[in-house]
Amino acid sequence: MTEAAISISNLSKTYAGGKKALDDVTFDVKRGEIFGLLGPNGAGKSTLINILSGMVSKSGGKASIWGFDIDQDHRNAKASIGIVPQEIMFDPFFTPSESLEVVAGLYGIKKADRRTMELLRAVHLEDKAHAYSRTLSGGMKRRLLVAKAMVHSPPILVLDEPTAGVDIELRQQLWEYVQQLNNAGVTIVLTTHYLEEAENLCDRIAIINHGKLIALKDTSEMVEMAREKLVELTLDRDISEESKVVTFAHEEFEKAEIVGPRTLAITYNKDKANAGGVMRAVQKQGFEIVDVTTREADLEDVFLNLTRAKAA
Ligand SMILES: Nc1ncnc2c1ncn2[C@@H]1O[C@H](COP(=O)(O)OP(=O)(O)OP(=O)(O)O)[C@@H](O)[C@H]1O
Repeated sequence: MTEAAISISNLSKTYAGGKKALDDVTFDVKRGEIFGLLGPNGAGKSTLINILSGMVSKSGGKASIWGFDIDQDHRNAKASIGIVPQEIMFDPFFTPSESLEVVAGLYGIKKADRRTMELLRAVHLEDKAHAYSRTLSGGMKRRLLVAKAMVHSPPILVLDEPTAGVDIELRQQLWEYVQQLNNAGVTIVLTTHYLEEAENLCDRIAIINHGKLIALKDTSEMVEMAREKLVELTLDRDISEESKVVTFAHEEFEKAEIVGPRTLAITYNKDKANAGGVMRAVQKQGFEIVDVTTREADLEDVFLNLTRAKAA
């Protein structure tokens, strides 16, 4: 199948108060992939997901889910996606088993075709099947939300910040289940603040900031962008203002910054330079180096660089 799982083109949203939450966003999510949607708070991630789920109306552009246009073929589009919302909303008087049965009823799934216990088992809530929802822990409630989103067996599962407030062990279990679903062919879209999670789980990562798509790459390429290395040198005497520009400009350096009276932070590309070369270049200017620290850039640096660069 060549058609995208989700296709978004020129999608825009301006809220009633005039806030532009999405600004001409275009991208596809491929069938079968795990796609990460990353961005700082208020970037527009939830708005995008809420448009797909039909909870927010778009101001412009188009979106289709599993080939179904969200305006023209709303029912099929909705049936093709399961959404785990960011906020936990529950009827406290239903048990997990009843909650899933109610959702199955809403989707018109016949009793014989329902998978209530199978889903509860998958999210490790089998033993809580008949407990009141209000007695579940935060992590359990979140896992129940995942089960609810999968009741109608959609080909796409969207998780909006699914691990916020979930402890490490439960997070691990949740990801194992998500991975199992993906292995079984379910396309996964997730938003997360945990870059490490995105790095480990996602095939591709999109970064949005201020409502605009600023990067979309294979995860490995995104990580490749973290080729920068940082070396911080403490020198034997104060560095004058003028020497910042004149003395430390060097073709091998991406950036040289004075971060303290005697401390110089130099960023370089691992493909073009090494720490030894950086230190020699500084020593050539007549400084003694009294201390050195180095640090590898990671996905977080890439993310910060991208979001900072476009923030201006
Ligand atoms: N109903 C609304 N009315 C007006 N403005 C809104 C509404 N919902 C969201 N916004 C604004 O739109 C922008 C995008 O919000 P959105 O919730 O989509 O971001 P987000 O990336 O999901 O952030 P977070 O990670 O904090 O959930 C923000 O500036 C937000 O304040």
